[in-house]
Amino acid sequence: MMDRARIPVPLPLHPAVRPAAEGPPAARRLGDLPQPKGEPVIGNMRQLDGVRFHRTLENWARDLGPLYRFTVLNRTMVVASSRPALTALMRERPDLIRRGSRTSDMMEEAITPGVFSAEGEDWRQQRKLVMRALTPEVVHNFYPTLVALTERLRLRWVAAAEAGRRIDVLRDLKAWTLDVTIGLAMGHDIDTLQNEHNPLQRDIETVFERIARRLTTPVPYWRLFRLAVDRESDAAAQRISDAVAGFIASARARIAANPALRAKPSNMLEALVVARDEPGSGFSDQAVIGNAITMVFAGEDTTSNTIGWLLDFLVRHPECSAAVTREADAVLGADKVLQDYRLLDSLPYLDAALREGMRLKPVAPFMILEPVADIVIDDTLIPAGTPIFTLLRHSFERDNTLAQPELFRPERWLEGSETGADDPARKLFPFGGGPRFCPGRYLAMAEMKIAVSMLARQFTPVLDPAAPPVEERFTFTMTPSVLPVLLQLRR
Ligand code: HEM
Repeated sequence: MMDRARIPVPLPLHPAVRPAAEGPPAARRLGDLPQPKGEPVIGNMRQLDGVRFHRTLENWARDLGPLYRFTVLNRTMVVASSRPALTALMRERPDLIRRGSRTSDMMEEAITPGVFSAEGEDWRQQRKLVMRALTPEVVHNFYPTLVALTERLRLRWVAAAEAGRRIDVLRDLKAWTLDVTIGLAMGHDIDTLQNEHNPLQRDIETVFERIARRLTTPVPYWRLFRLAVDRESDAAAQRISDAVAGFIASARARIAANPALRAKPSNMLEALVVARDEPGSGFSDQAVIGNAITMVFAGEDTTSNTIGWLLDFLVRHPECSAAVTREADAVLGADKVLQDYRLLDSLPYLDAALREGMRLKPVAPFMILEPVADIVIDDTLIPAGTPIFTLLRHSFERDNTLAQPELFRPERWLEGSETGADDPARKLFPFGGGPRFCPGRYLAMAEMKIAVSMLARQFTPVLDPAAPPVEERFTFTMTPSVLPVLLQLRR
């Protein structure tokens, strides 16, 4: 029999991304790339307004094409948006390409390091640990808790609707995703849904806000001196770390009291602790703390804002909202919350609506990557260390095979509706791509489906006519400025 490992893998003739050391010299250099007009020394800095940062990069891409540069204080950054280049850049991690070092440094300066900011061999190890904690099996074991937390959200909304109180849907979704993530990640119910002043939630928000602000601050002053806000964020991060260390101690105590949990951990922290305690695992408690915190940061706003954006579409497209409701009624039957996780796969319309919502309003419209060595993108030499902004959303706008791509039409993702559903040009990147693809995708989809099907089963979401226009705000994720959604109880 032939040794499969020896079969040569054919390389594409013109790879979109390659190490500069392999192949002919690049035809163009960084300085040859088009650039938006800027000012002396500060370059394009003043054009890059914080919350509209992503929009500015996308608008420039429409004028300047799929590869351009901009400068801030004499530092050159590259912006890429061709789909082949983005796919290749994401695929070449972690050896040739890494996460933007500025993003990683800021995460590590603000919270205990975890898989999101790790690189190279360290990342490979941590990724294995995290994957063990986010398997469908761990999520299934956690499902009864997810049902209970969703029931709590339902009861809160029913009570508010019956009392004629206005429901702050986005706030509640955020609190609910935080409760879910802490429940799954740490095995604790902190109930931020009912308790609006939970100190742990306040601390998480403080640190989150600091990271988002630092990301769009051109000069990293906090490395030289700490302002009061930075000291506050440091203290909050320390309290979060201490709380997580306490959660780890109780996870260990639970496992010691019930060794069956080793084979069937009931939450992520137990799975992490079991993996860490295996002989020769090479993981420290610090890695468990860092990754438990990373899950909370990576899983909260991403999921709640994605649901928020979908609701914004549904209230503007009542026919789509009605289709989500019909499906939820049929699948949930007499239940108000989906009780059986196996039925999560029986909601094709909701699945398509989520996909369509994430195509138009992804919470990560771009990602910052960085070459570890000199690379060539298409025919341009990009020196090692140059930040590359990959425009994930715009890449789809630039190159897709959809009819009327500007419209919200979930039907386009249903089998047999538009031709070529498996066409690679229809592949979206809401969860990133390549080996660093979001490991929380399965959990996130489960959360979004259980929440939206519960909402549709019991409420009709309607557009709030008094709400101001919704704007995209880039904080760490892309957030709607308001959510103009009113929930009316179905009778
Ligand atoms: C709708 C919800 C979510 C969206 C849209 C989302 C999106 C993303 C994206 C775009 C990335 C970067 C991927 C890349 O570098 O290629 C990412 C990474 C990550 N996500 Fe998610 N995410 C969501 C929910 C979650 C949840 C619920 C968790 C866990 C509880 C999670 C955990 C992570 C982690 C740990 C990483 C870092 C992976 C690594 O660097 O290897 N995410 N996510």
